[in-house]
Amino acid sequence: MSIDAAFTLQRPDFRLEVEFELPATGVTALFGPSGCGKTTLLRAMAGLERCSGHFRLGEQCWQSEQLFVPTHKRRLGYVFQEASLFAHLSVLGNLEYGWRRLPAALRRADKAQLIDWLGLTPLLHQRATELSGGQRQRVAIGRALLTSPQLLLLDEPLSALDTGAKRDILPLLERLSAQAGVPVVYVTHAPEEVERLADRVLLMERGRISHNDSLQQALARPLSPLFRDEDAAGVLQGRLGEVLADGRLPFDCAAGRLWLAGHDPAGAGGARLRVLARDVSVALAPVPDISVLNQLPARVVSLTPTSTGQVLLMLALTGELHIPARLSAYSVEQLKLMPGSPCYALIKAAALV
Ligand SMILES: Nc1ncnc2c1ncn2[C@@H]1O[C@H](COP(=O)(O)OP(=O)(O)OP(=O)(O)O)[C@@H](O)[C@H]1O
Repeated sequence: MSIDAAFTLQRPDFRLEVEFELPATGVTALFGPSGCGKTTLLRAMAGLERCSGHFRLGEQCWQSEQLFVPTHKRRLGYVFQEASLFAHLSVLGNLEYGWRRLPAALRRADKAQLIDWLGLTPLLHQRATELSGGQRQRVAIGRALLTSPQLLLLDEPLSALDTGAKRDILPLLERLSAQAGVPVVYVTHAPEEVERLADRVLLMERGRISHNDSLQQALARPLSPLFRDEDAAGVLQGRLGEVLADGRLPFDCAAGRLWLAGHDPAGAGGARLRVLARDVSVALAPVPDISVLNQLPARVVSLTPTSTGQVLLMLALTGELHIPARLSAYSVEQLKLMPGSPCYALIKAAALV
């Protein structure tokens, strides 16, 4: 099943013109600079913005040349930057708002389990006006999920929250798509949220989609707009094992086993690991007697000179799995590295996302 969309909208100073297809599973991040049209595109998907074009979700058609299904008839959940809850209702009243209007046959969500998962049980009888920003956002997410949507649209749900509230909600967002069993489109301009949550990335620029990538493909672009602090990063998805007596923690991914040290993990299970270009060195053969724990066979994919006189290498660990390495031009010359060169990636440090 897939999401198939094409929208055109002309405003006095802005034109949205997009066409894309996405798998109707997992989390797609809609990423781009302020004003590029992310919210407008999300609103178009919801039917809140009247564009020309089409929008199909699997077998269902919500918009075509002949048809426009109004927002209230689309089975979707929409969570805004700031949760707009009904002030006169309690938390429970807000949660049940959409639920009550849904025919019983269409109610798929387990209300009690969802309320428990979102940590809302102690707040159920509180008024919406008495909640913190993070609590309000959890109610908004719960309210959206209780309508048993077929598509969840989230517009920068963390942007108005402080660091503590973000930390509480991120683990919930990580499991949101699986929990709801529906695709999620997530607007953000925070690279760290993309790295942590996204399976796919739609990169937007000036009203258009410049790339429709898997997370790995988006991070394999040497000049990816996802790179912050001017350093490139790769994300490895895998599973954490149990910490060993010597303090090492195994992380298994498609490229093999990595060892982490000094981590205090939340527990064994699925995890993502962030590897910064500056923490990766390159050797032509495995290096014995070295403190670096991780040496993985790799192949040079591309070499891009940077403004600081260094070279940014993209290294393929497997077909799709890339990590960046930042080397001096001198080292690249000495090792005679070029696209296709086999090598070893020496990973000095990696952090759990
Ligand atoms: N209701 C509106 N009427 C006219 N122009 C609008 C309207 N809403 C947004 N715009 C303009 O359309 C363009 C795209 O806006 P949009 O809010 O979709 O961008 P965005 O990528 O979501 O930005 P941000 O990250 O800052 O939220 C901008 O130039 C904006 O000023």
